[in-house]
Amino acid sequence: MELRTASSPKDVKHYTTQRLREEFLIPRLFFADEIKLVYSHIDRIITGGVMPVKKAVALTAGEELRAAHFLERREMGIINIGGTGKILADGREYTVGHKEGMYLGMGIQDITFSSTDCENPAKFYLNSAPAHTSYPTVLIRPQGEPEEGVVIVKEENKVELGSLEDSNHRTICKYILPGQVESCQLVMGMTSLEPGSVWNTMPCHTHDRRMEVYLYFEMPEDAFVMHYMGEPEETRHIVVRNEQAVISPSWSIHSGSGSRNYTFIWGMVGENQDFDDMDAVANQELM
Ligand SMILES: O=C(O)C(=O)C[C@H](O)C(=O)CO
Ligand SMILES: [Zn+2]
Repeated sequence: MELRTASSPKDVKHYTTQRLREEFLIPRLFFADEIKLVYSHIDRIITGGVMPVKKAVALTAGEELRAAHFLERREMGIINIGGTGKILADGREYTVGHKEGMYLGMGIQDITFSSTDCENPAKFYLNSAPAHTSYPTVLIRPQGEPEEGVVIVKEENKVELGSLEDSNHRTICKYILPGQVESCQLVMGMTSLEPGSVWNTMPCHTHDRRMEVYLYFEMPEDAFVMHYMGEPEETRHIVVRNEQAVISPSWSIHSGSGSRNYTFIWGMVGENQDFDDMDAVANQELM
C-alpha cells in the first residue's frame, strides 16, 4: 500500500509540477491480477483499483492497517469501470456490471474480485474510509428493478446540470449517500459529461468538511483533463489522463476542463455526508 501524507496550502503554492503530481496524482490504479491501494492521511481515505484477469484476487488488510481484515474498522464503495465482474463478500457472490457499484459494510471479512471475461476484465475502482458501525452490503445499479440486496439509484439522485453554452452540460449520478445507500462517512458517485461539454464542477467549490478524490475515465489515449486544485485565489493545474485519480484536500477546489468530454467518479469522506454542503466560489473570484 502506498502512503501519502497531508499537505498545507501554504506549502503547496510553492510546489513544482513534479511535486504536485507526486502528492496528489495517482497515475495508475489498474494492474493485471493485482490490487493497487493508496492510503492518504487526508481523512484516511484509501483509493484503489483491482483488475482481475486470469485469476480471482483477494483483498487483505496488509501491514499498514494493523487489522485482521481490510474492513475490520472500515467501509468501502466500489464502482466497476470495466467489463462484468464478480465480488464475493463473505460467501455471497454479486455480479457487478459496467458502471454498477457496491457498498461493503464494516465487518465483512473475505472479499474476492474476479472477471467474467478475461478479454474484457472488470476494473473495480474503490474508495474506503474508517467506519464506526456496519451498514448493509448492497449492489448498486444506476437503473433497473430493485431486488433483495440490490439498490437502484433514485431519479432524484440523477442530477442534470450545466449547459452546452457553458461547456458544462453533465449528469451527476449519486450512488452512495444517506437515504439511498447508508454509510458511516463515504459519499460516492459518477458524473458524465455530454459530448461538447468539457468542464466539471464549474462554477467550482470547496468543502472544508470533506475531502474528495476524482477518478477520470472514458478518455482516449491522447485526451487529457486539466484538473484544477488549490485555494480559489491560488490555483494550480495537474494534467490528468485516462483512468488516473487525483486527491483533493478539503481546502482545495477540484474542477477540470478536458480536451473533450469524459466521465469521472468522485468519492468524499469527512465531517458530514451533506452533498450540498459546499462553499461556492464565484467565477470572478478565481485566480
Ligand atoms: O460535475 C460536478 O459538479 C461534480 O460532479 C461535483 C462533484 O460531485 C463534487 O465535487 C461534489 O462535492
Ligand atoms: Zn466537491
